[in-house]
Amino acid sequence: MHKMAKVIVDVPSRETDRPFDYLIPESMSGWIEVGSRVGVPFGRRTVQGFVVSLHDQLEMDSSRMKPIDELLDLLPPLPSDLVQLAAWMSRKYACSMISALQAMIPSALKGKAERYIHVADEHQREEERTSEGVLFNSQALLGEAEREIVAYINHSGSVTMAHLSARYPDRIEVIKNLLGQGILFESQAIKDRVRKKTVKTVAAAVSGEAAKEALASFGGKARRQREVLEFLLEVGAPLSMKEVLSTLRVTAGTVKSLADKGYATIEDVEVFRDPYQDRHFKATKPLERTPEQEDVYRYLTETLDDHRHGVFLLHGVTGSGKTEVYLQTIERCISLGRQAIVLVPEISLTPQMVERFKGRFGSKVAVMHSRLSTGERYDEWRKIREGRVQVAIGARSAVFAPFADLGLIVMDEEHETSYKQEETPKYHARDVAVERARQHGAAVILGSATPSLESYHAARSQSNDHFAPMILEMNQRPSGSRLPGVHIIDMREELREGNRSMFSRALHQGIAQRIERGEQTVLFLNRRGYSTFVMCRTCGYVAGCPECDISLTYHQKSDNLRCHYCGYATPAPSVCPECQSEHIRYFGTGTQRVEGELSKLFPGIRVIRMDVDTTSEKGAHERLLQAFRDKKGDVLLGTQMVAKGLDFPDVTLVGVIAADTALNFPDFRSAEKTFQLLTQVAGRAGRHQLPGEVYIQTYMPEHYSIIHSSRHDYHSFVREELQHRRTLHYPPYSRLILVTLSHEQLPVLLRMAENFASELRGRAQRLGWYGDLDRLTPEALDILGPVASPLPRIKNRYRFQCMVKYRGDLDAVTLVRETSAATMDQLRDASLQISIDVDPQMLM
Ligand SMILES: Nc1ncnc2c1ncn2[C@@H]1O[C@H](COP(=O)(O)OP(=O)(O)OP(=O)(O)O)[C@@H](O)[C@H]1O
Ligand SMILES: [Zn+2]
Ligand SMILES: [Zn+2]
Repeated sequence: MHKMAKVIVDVPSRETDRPFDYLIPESMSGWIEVGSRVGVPFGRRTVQGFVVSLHDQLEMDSSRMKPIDELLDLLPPLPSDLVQLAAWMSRKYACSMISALQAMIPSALKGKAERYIHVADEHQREEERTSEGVLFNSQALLGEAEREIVAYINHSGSVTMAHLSARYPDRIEVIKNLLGQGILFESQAIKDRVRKKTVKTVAAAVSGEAAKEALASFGGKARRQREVLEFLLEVGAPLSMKEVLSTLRVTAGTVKSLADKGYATIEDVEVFRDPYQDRHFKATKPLERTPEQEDVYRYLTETLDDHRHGVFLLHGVTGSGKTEVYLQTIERCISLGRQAIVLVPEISLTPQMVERFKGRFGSKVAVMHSRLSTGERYDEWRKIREGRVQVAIGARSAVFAPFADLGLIVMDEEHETSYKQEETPKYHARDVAVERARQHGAAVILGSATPSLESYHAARSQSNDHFAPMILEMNQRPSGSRLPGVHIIDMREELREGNRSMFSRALHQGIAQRIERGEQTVLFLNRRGYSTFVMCRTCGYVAGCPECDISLTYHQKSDNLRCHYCGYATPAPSVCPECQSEHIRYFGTGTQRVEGELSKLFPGIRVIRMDVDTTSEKGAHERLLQAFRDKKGDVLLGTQMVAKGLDFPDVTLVGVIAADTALNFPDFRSAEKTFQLLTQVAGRAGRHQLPGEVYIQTYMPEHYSIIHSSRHDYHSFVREELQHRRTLHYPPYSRLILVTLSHEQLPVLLRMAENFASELRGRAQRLGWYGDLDRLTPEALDILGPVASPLPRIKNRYRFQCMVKYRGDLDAVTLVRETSAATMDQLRDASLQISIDVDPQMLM
């Protein structure tokens, strides 16, 4: 018998980031498990928590311990392997246990304490004893208003304070009075944000002889009840109340009378909200594998069949049939009685993608993405937890899908930076996927046409401490179509020849040709570097956020300026606030400018524009793509959104307006990102019968990322890029930890940041770790900074950062975590915040 549980409580602070001990009441002892969600008293509140371990022995005197208040679910929301995974995340990413646990459950289960009102026991008993409408012995002292309230609560069992005050808005004083006298009392309990959805069902409660007797017993007056019973007997299965009422045109009262006589039962049955219930997915069958696919498939299924843990890096050129391999491997996994998770970047979780999985696996698939309502997401999650589906497809957080016997995790486009969560817990879904697969003895497929340097290097050198995948390659397209021809266009040359347009002559001609032939063009604009600020052409004033040191972005739809970091918004000015000049220009979003230019150059051209502005409405993304597929557009123009996963037969031209905008970004990964993006975009052309062409416009035509991507030459790019990384000691030749300190006052922050950095250096020195990465030792650690962050002020808080760069088997995360805790303890400044980002993707 378990007597005590250790519970992680939902109180986000450094001091509470440890398990607390609670007694397990006898009534719960058979039900509580590791991973159970409970309501526990904490200080003077009731808070939600998760059980992380169970114990038969008490560690202290039971009189000093409090019991668990309530058990919130019959089936624990977290299987115990996820609780272990949370502990792993907390160590690896220096995050609190509660933040890791919360990341694993749907937001519907982030319950908050609610105040409930009850009638005190002794007053309830009094009612039972007399049962003549006399409520309790002290009733003589109560007025009618009081009696009514007490009777109401007694009738409902308990009600929330919010409910009560809404029902009796003018009797708050009366309620307070009853509470003061102890006739009513208050308790707290956790209330979920979303309820399970139920429908009322009706079924016959009699059969055989009893049914005949029942039918005979109805006189002429109860003719309707008789009809209902006949109908229920005929169907022989529970029906929804709605259906009974509409088919027989009877009232709910009729059905209820039937139930009151004991001839029928009415029940609330749980149902699942299904976001795809109105959609029909055309069923597909596995395609016959190409020889390349066959090789890959064999490796994968051997691992699956042996129930082994294995990580595979599937490097396949665009259109080489990676998705088909995923589908067939998943099928094998399911046939072995295990489950599979498919991770895709949020941006490519398009209806097309969902269709491919639903088409193959039908109702075995749960889909989890951010455009679902909280209730829908909760229900998709429950299908997974209750074992009703075998496949989960979703963005980053789907890596936590609570399957019992996970056999396979697929991560498509594994190089995508969106797999790293930028908020706490700052985890990378790739590392979490590998760890989960290790727990389950499962296989992992990391798929990409342009694998990240981290994964590729780990596979080649087999030196990564966390994972060392096996590389599987696919270089052919099953359709037999060739990779498109890519032309690099030097925009400096265009300018020299007198072309000031944003379109080169070649791209211009290419678009004209496609319009003529009735083929389609995809135009891609890298949004990074094209942000839309407002500038005064007279004095050079740029509108900036008053709280964050960055320029505001113009939004045409709402005609206002917004800060992308803090949400600050202000109407767009018509005159310059500095010099009163009217020459203040809004540079519309990059895509809007291109659209304008296109219609000037090609009168009558049909442009479908896809960017943040045109896809913010629900379903807009889907509508635009469908319109393009139906050939209602000559050109699909967009940002990152058009780069991924799209497959249109008539697209024969892809144009990249400015390839190098990302190259100027102060980020050591900018060459890698540019290469990946160009390769992805180019992969959209000529995927079917018609051959494709790609034009890449650039001001840096000699840059290696552009040259190699134009030749579809991943390996040469990687070779060159790895050399740079090695020289500068960047990942994968080192690991990084970014520590950001923020505070409202700049001078205070400066002092604290210095303080932190020197404490960190001192500790590293004492461990003998600190030094220069240029020294040829297998282990080394260096600390850069503190310096002002690239975004030096956000939401009125100043920001300074330190970068820890290290290699070898050092536990630098613990070092940073302990130093940060020590600094907080020592400085005791409520305004100071220290955030730790392990393996950062964004260096802002
Ligand atoms: N074995 C096969 N036989 C015939 N056609 C195939 C086969 N495998 C895949 N295809 C087809 O080839 C095309 C590309 O396949 P798929 O989308 O799976 O490639 P991918 O590598 O995932 O592409 P991307 O890199 O663009 O995501 C699709 O139209 C698909 O139906
Ligand atoms: Zn001005
Ligand atoms: Zn701001």
